[in-house]
Amino acid sequence: MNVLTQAEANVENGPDTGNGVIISTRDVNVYYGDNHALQGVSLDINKHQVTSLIGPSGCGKSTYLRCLNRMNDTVDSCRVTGEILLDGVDIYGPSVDEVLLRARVGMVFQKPNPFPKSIYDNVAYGPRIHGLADNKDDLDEMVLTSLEKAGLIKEVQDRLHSSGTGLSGGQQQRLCIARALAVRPDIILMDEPCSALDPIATAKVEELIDELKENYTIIIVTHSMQQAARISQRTAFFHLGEIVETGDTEKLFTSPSDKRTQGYITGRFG
Ligand SMILES: Nc1ncnc2c1ncn2[C@@H]1O[C@H](COP(=O)(O)OP(=O)(O)OP(=O)(O)O)[C@@H](O)[C@H]1O
Repeated sequence: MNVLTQAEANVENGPDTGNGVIISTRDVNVYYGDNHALQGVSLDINKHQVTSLIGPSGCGKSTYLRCLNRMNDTVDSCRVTGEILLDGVDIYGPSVDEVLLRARVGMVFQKPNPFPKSIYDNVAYGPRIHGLADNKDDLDEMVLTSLEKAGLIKEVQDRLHSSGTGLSGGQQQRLCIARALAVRPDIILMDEPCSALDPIATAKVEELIDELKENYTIIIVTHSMQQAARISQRTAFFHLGEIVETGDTEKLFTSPSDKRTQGYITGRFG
């Protein structure tokens, strides 16, 4: 099944609830002009787990994340080589529609970025542009379900038609998560989603991530090793554009195999 028909199937059936590898990347290289930012990265991402990407600033974590839904295509100087398979289909293949790919592989950014629209319209945006709702009742249901899944419904049910930008930072970030969920993704990419949030809002987003992994695959870039340890089952440590070590999160933090990982997690560099 190709990426498009799988995305269509998900619209009908919801995300796959099986286990195993959902994304397989092999020998991925990314260049921004002459800057060889990612060098021969190979990594498998397991379904319905949280995978953390950690490493010092500039090591390529966000670059890797942005390869997974072809966000790097929007950067003129950027060139990607290697193989990135989503359920066995090359996402850089000629038949892949990037818009459908980005619905299936949603993204949440560092800074909450709701549209300057109502809470309702923020969440309804994706279903509207993808033509997912048959009528107004359908759309209402999608909006409410997504807000519920994002743990926001109780806080906003009385003000669905107020502006999304009027919410607190943590609420805005959960609104952005609801917006991503509304187009029924399988995978959610999160690029430091808590770095602009206070500890209470961070705890809520972390709880949410833990719940979401039942139905979604989550890949998160984080600078917080405590956060990686709290929420992820697998962790990949990046350094100078390469993956140094990947493994079970607990093992990676308690007995890393590589001395560079050891140095980073004990705060000796980074
Ligand atoms: N849009 C871009 N144009 C040119 N170079 C870029 C671009 N984005 C990233 N780079 C370069 O690619 C390399 C990796 O950057 P990237 O943002 O992926 O690292 P990171 O590990 O996510 O860093 P941080 O933790 O600071 O966010 C860096 O040398 C960076 O300058």
